Amino acid sequence: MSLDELPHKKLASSEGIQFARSDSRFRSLSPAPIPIPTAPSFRSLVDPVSDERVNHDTVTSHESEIGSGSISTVSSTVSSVESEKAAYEFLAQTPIKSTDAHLVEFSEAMRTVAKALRRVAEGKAAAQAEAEEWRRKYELEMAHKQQRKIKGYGSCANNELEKLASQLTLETPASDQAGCCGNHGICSHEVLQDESPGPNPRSSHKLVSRKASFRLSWGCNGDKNGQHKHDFVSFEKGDITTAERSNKQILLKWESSPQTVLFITKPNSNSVHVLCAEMVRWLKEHKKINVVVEPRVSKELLTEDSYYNFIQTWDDDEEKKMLHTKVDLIVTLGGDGTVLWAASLFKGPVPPVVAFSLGSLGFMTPFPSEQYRDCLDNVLNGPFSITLRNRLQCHVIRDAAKDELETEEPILVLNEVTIDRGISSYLTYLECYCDSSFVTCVQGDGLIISTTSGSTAYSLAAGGSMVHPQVPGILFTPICPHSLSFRPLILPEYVTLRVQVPHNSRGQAWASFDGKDRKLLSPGDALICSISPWPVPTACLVDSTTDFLRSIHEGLHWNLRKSQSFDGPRD
Ligand SMILES: NC(=O)c1ccc[n+]([C@@H]2O[C@H](COP(=O)([O-])OP(=O)(O)OC[C@H]3O[C@@H](n4cnc5c(N)ncnc54)[C@H](O)[C@@H]3O)[C@@H](O)[C@H]2O)c1
Ligand SMILES: Nc1ncnc2c1ncn2[C@@H]1O[C@H](COP(=O)(O)OP(=O)(O)OP(=O)(O)O)[C@@H](O)[C@H]1O
Repeated sequence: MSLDELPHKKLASSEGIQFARSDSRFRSLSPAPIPIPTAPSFRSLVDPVSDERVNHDTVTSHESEIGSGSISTVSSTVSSVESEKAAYEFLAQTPIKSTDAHLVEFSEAMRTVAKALRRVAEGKAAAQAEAEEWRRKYELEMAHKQQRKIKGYGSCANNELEKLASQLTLETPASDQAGCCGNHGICSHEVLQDESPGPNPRSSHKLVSRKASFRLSWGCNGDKNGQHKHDFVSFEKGDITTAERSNKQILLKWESSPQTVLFITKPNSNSVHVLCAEMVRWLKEHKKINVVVEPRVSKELLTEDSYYNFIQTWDDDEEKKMLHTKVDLIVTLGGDGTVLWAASLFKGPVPPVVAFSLGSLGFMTPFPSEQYRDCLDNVLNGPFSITLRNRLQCHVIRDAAKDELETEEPILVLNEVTIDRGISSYLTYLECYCDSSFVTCVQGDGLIISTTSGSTAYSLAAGGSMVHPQVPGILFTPICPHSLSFRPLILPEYVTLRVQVPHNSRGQAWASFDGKDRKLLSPGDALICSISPWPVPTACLVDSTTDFLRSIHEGLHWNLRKSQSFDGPRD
């Protein structure tokens, strides 16, 4: 039998090469005699015609063995050793080495091509997002210009422009808010009406339309003297000094009496329902306040007693959108989830929130429900401290969206937006940019982009720091990152963050907003977040800092430890 007729001779592919080699190693480790010598398979590795370097002696000895058909331990071992030697000699020769080298070169080239393709895809996504942001900036600028023009003609509103202004995220409202109510502080007419989103305020049969005005001023160390805010940085005489801190206590003082209170209550709770009915009655009888409740609560109260005929509610989304133009104060009865729910009803400005605690933790609910009369008295008379809680405005931009019109409505969150892997078993793979700078790639269970108010919620559970709610910042907290060095970050409040699911991500990701409204993010989709110009003003029981510290002590039992005993040495 000639070598070329042997069964393995056609194994000339790279797969064949690997198979033949491992076959040889396996054989050399085997203690038992091998009935059919495998050396011919090595022979088959090279072209029998062109290769001149084959060891013919070795091959001949195998040929004779096969020809005799005898299986002798000695002869097979000897021939095996010889054939193995031949094989190793053979392997050391250049054709195989060069085949290996070519394969390595080829796979490296493929990797380079894949990298280049990915960079192109990323570049395209980044350019799209950047173009999108510039367009927004341009439109915001135009909107402000138009608004200024319109105000000059004595009109306060313009539907389209207001809608635009409410959707744009990249800039905070103009700081020169000296207007109808004087030159200092912030006037509610401007915050709550002039820049309101949606259509013009219009009268509604269901809801009262007059709104109380108030003024915000910056207090000093809790001193309620109405001291005004000065420039944060002064350049006098060429020296840079920080003249005033930005996060002074903020006081709210009514300029006319509040008339309308909106109640937002936790559902499915009898104690909340009973308290709500009692508070509504008290406000009506003792304070002559108009009360607005959610449609569900309206039904419940009316079913119970026709006495509650005076309460108002809304019928449709259009009326709901106009709530901020009618409501002076929001009262929430429940836990933190109820405050989040109340905030989510307002896509633009939010009236001050007085949160009564009827939940288990109550980080944002400082008012004790048992003392509601005193608490409401104080708030309705004013002045009272508020915490201005920033919200994040989040836009989902789909890869398939051809232009801005196809992007989805922005979502405002008070706590955080979470991007996680949902039910996917793959690591989330997220590319993160801050303005136009690359931040990092998240590989892990996900990422939390949190406000400072949300710093004590999910972000805290994922290892983020607790931050006072009036610190102007955005928290960037990974969830179970698969990297030892991925520590949480806190970024300044003026940045815009973009989280992109890259095209080469193995799986999809899910975004959820204050723990609700999950949205699927497919490869190529992006989420853009920046601080919204519409914060949630929450009334403080004492002041912002005292309330925050009380919450971390009483709610989270922060750093609670038994004190060490000190009984002193014996005299
Ligand atoms: N592992 C976690 O800690 C985890 C997981 C998912 C969601 N959450 C949080 O739950 C929030 C939704 O709240 P919910 O009441 O609708 O859901 P829920 O009923 O599941 O309550 C979540 C818990 O988080 C607390 N909480 C909410 N906001 C807080 C805040 N700003 N500071 C401190 N604690 C806060 C609530 O008091 C409640 O005890 C999400 O925004 C998210 O922050 C936390
Ligand atoms: N007015 C509302 N309508 C619909 N859902 C609401 C409303 N208020 C609260 N919720 C939801 O009810 C759930 C529970 O509310 P909340 O967190 O206030 O109560 P809790 O769980 O008793 O308080 P805590 O979280 O402090 O224990 C939350 O998921 C919240 O989103």
